[in-house]
Amino acid sequence: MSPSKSKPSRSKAVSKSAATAPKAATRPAAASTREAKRSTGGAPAATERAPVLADVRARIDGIDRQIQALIAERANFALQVGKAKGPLKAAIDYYRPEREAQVLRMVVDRNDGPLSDEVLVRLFREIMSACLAQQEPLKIGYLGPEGTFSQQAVHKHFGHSAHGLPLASIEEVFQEVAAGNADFGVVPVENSGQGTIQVTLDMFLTSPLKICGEVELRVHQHLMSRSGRLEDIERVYSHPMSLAQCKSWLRQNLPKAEKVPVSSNAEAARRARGSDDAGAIAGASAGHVYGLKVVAGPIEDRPDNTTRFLVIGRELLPPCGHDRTSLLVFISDRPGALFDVLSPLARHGVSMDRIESRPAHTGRWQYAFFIDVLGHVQDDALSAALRELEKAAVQVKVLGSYPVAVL
Ligand SMILES: O=C(O)C(=O)C[C@]1(C(=O)O)C=C[C@@H](O)C=C1
Repeated sequence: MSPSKSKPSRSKAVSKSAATAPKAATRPAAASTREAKRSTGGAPAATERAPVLADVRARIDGIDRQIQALIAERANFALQVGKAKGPLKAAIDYYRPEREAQVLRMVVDRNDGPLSDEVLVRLFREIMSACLAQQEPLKIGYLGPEGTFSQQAVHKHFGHSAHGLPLASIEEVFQEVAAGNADFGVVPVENSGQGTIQVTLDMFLTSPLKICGEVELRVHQHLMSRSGRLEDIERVYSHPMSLAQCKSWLRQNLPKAEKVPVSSNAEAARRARGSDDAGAIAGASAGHVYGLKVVAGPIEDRPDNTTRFLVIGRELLPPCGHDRTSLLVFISDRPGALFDVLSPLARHGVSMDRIESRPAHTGRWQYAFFIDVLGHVQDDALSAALRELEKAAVQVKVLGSYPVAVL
């Protein structure tokens, strides 16, 4: 769904510390071990390796001191930014998702390895999360209990310094955010193999909430149980979507086991904890929470299995420069109505990357269209297209303009 990431103009500049690091610190450990082996006729000489190790560790200690000092300096600046924003009250007043997306894009653009973009984005996300939590941690509602993929999505998007609120259903996540008991909510909206999570889309038909972000999560399923033995399992609990994601694996490996759909993967893990002949399909983190052993995993049929989540909040966001907008468009029941709604987008060069219809709940055979386009409602092209689109539709709701997921 999201456009493929491109890094055309990667700067090749070498950072100051890397450029000035002495040979001992930059030389790969494997290379020095190989040399040691050669000079001793095969076996690495213990006496030659020890000083190199100590030397490299001393360099690492020095770098850690610098990193720590810089993180503290950054945290102080983040506090100053907080003061510059004026006398604000709650964590949500300090949170700037559009700025966070810009920071993470710069991290990706600067990255020349050896760590992957994913790893660096995770580290910087945690730094920003901790900087923001100095004021007060954000409260994020998600489909619980603890250990769900939704909780992983919360951590991926808000970092571990945010405070997660496990809730019983997607509807409850919407309610708690609308009531102000959670600052934001994280809800699943589609899976790469299984398609749309319809309850989430349907909530937007009546909810006043806005979309403030998206999170893409690679979903790895594991079969887990109390004993960790495949032969003990006669029953497998999981969310219906996870059972569907592992259908072929289950057919091949547990054809006779009963498949029991439950409300969430974490709930499946909680149930499997109760008996020796039960297993759960869930993420590994649910297994940790409920003390299960991994029987097999990853077991999803498609290796690129990814779920997209939406971040829901109460306000529209300003642009970050790399945004997506979600629209809900109600059209009349007449020939050509959908064409009339889509053609302004094409005329103004707005790129549409998703369209999905749902019964509008306003009358029989009336449909609402969920349309995702690239750009922000404040962009010239999109705002011009929207003005024309509004004339062609019965009603248009801007669900949100929000940063495209960085990774
Ligand atoms: O730049 C800001 O507005 C900040 O508050 C700083 C900072 C950061 O750590 O970079 C912290 C929290 C915001 O959500 C965005 C960015």
